[in-house]
Amino acid sequence: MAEAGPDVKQQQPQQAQHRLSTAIEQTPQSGDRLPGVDELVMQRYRVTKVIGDGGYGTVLAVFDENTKKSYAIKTEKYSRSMLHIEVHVLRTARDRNCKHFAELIDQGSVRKEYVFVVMTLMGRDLHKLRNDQPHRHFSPATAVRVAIQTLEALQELHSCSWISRDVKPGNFVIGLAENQTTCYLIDFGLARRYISSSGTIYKSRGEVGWRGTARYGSLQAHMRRDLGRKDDIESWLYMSIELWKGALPWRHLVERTAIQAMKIECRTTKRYQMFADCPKQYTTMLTEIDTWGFEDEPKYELFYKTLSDIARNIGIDGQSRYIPYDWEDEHNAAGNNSQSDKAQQRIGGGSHEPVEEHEGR
Ligand SMILES: Nc1ncnc2c1ncn2[C@@H]1O[C@H](COP(=O)(O)OP(=O)(O)OP(=O)(O)O)[C@@H](O)[C@H]1O
Repeated sequence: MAEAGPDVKQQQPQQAQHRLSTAIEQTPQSGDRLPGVDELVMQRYRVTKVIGDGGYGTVLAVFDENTKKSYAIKTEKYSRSMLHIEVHVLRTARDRNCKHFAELIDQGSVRKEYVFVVMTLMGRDLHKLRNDQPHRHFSPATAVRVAIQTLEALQELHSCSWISRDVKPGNFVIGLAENQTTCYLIDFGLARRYISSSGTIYKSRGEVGWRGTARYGSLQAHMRRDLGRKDDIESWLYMSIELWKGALPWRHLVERTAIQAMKIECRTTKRYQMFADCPKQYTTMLTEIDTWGFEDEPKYELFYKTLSDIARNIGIDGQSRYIPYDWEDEHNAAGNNSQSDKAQQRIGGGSHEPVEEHEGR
């Protein structure tokens, strides 16, 4: 962790003093590892579910026996952890009153074994929610509002001096209960500052290697070049098109070079295929993004206007009747994959699409 030393250090918990780090500090094991579930049960937090089990770490839903509140705990092995970035981003987002981020509750590390962050427990991610839909895409009314909210989340991240470099549906989650119509940006494992503390935008470092997830990567990412705010927005557009129509033309491709070639074709000969079944404004947004340079500030306001035009065209702007999001009225339990699993079974035990994993740590 950037601000936690090799031993456990509490970082000014925002709520009650948590005893998790004290509890796990006493564990006798040593070496780079993830904590056992029962270690987290020891004192205050009872693990209720393993939400995510990725290559670098684990996300757990826990119940705080003292406050009777649920939280998410993300843990990563010490040596490969990027959770210090997560802490920086969440702290800055909190200071700036950003609305599309989880609240940072607690964080720390245990010797050189593992690090952890305690944060707001959220609901399912947009990838799972899309897979739950009968045709694996959102209704226009949901897709356009999700596009607006996810763009707001990225604008907020950029206003905090960070870029994501891994914009994809799996990195946006919805809230629980009364927050289930708000989208939150999670996972800052590949995030990077694009601006110095004195306000100078860093120059492109040229070729730096692959960062991100192939399906949503920008053309710059495919060229293994340094990424800026525009690349987050290009990835956002690919994601928004997929959420609207259910698929991107390169969904079955695995090889990064083949995906790159298809993304280039989709700007020329296959442009019609790319933008069929989604609003014509999406093609103009891609044209606009392609004019931006590495250091340029994205034209967020122009895109909000474009998205509100789309919303008006489909009759959800200035509406007198509230249209629910596609997932509203469903049982929205945190980490509840049952709907998603059912949808996967319905289409034959899997999505038939390559699993999307990010790279570039
Ligand atoms: N605060 C949270 N509340 C509920 N679920 C969460 C929360 N944070 C993460 N998750 C879930 O855990 C999964 C993994 O989280 P995250 O993307 O942050 O970790 P990761 O190890 O970087 O995963 P990946 O390698 O798949 O990107 C997410 O898809 C999300 O469903």
